[in-house]
Amino acid sequence: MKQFDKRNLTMVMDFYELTMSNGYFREQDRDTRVAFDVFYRKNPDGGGYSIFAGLEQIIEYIQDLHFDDDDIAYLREQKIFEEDFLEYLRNFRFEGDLYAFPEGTIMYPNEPILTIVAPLIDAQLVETAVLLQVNHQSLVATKASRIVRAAQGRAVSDFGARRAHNMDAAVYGARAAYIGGVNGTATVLSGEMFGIPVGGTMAHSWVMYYEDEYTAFKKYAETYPDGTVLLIDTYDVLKSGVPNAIRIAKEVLEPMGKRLKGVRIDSGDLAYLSKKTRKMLDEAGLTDCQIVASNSLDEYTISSLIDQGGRIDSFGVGERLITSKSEPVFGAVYKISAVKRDGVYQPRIKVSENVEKITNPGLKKVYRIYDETGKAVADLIGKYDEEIDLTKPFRYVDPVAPWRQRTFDNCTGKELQVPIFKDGKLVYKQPSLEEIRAYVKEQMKEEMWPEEQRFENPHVHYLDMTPDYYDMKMELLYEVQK
Ligand SMILES: Nc1ncnc2c1ncn2[C@@H]1O[C@H](COP(=O)(O)OP(=O)(O)OP(=O)(O)O)[C@@H](O)[C@H]1O
Ligand SMILES: O=P(O)(O)OC[C@H]1O[C@H](OP(=O)(O)OP(=O)(O)O)[C@H](O)[C@@H]1O
Ligand SMILES: O=C(O)c1cccnc1
Repeated sequence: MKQFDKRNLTMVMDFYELTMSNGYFREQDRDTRVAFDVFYRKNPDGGGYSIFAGLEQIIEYIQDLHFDDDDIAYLREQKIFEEDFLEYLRNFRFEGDLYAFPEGTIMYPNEPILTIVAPLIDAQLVETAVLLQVNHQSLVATKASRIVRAAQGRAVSDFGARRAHNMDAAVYGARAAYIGGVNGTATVLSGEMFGIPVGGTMAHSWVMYYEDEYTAFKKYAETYPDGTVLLIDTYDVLKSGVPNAIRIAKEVLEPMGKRLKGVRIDSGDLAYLSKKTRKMLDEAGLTDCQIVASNSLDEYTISSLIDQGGRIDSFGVGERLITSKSEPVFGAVYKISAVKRDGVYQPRIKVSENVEKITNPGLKKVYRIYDETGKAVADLIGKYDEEIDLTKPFRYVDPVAPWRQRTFDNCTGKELQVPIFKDGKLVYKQPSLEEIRAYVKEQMKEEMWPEEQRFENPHVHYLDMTPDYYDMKMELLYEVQK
């Protein structure tokens, strides 16, 4: 196995997870069971949905969670933890339950996408790592999905590693981008680790190393006659790059019985240059030669290039994908929702002036509700032990307009969270990356309304509540205010 994913990442946690855990340990509260929910409040870029990603790395983190001798020694040096707590950490293993949406599930704001029901310290210690995985990979997967949609069926490759916020962001960002729908990556380790198709073209350095563009193209074509993609913008796309590419196709590749696969344009007006390039290639009989475009692209520039009639067959997308530049923070949070006292989970709520920020209390289940055609019409939160019978009209509460009498008629429902860990044991069979990616595609095609996929003012997916759950939340809010 690669050293890269064999690091002990246990200590990737905020210090307060440890100070609180020590406090709970001292209070003899460590065996109290609690529930925490992960949810987020807003889709990036004003979008109508997000894609849940990062679960596999959360599973790996939790399975490997252990403090080694160096970690314990370092914590001892902080001089605030006593030996009995350090000894407890020395033997610590995660013993809780974890439920989550399967990776690749389309998700919406304010619903619990991942829930931990565990002894207090177990639930607290994993907060940082759980959030950072969800926040990073969901962000990039969601951005990738937007970029892929903008490309309207044209291929998109991840070119982002060099602009990523360090190694993990490059390697796991490529994984997330693949989940979101890109066709491949230039990041070799991501190909090796996850089986993502790797590929690429050439850098300007290749063209600049040789004394002239023609020689550079010729050397490349002779080495890779089956997959030559020439970078044509080093000197002048239309006066030099395209004419040299055509000469290579005729003088070098054709005698070998090969065709020129493509050209890449990486600067200038990509719409204008691609149209001119297409015309010149077609006139030379190279109608099958593809045009690749790159240079600070994202869903907005790609949409614009297509609107302008740009003749581009595929896009290489780097910095704005791997950093999700236009909206670089996903903002998922980890909030306590219940504490078990005398055998019963008591709901906990966080009140806020801002209605959106009031948390959803208690142990709960979340369902996706489908109409007769299989389209997802809403998500529904109910109490965890509630029977949801959709065989007859089912009354639900829209928390935005609770006075309205609404029912789901002729609908079916699917529980969204599945068990991942039970008492610290992995009980989930993890899908392959290809399966996760296919699941995203299928939901977008079959289940999600096109209206939710609009870039501007997308339809807001409903998050409804069962009447019992809504009443419980309202009562709790009322009690807390008293
Ligand atoms: N026709 C077009 N419509 C909209 N945006 C475009 C068009 N052509 C290129 N762009 C975008 O405009 C930006 C141009 O950026 P920039 O000025 O850095 O590129 P450049 O002029 O090619 O210079 P460089 O060689 O330094 O990359 C890029 O984000 C590119 O994707
Ligand atoms: O613009 P992005 O979306 O981030 O795509 C990746 C960029 O990385 C490369 O440029 P760079 O100047 O680093 O190297 P080069 O000499 O190969 O062009 C490539 O040519 C793209 O422009
Ligand atoms: O293969 C390419 O063309 C490539 C890869 C990474 C970054 N820029 C370009």
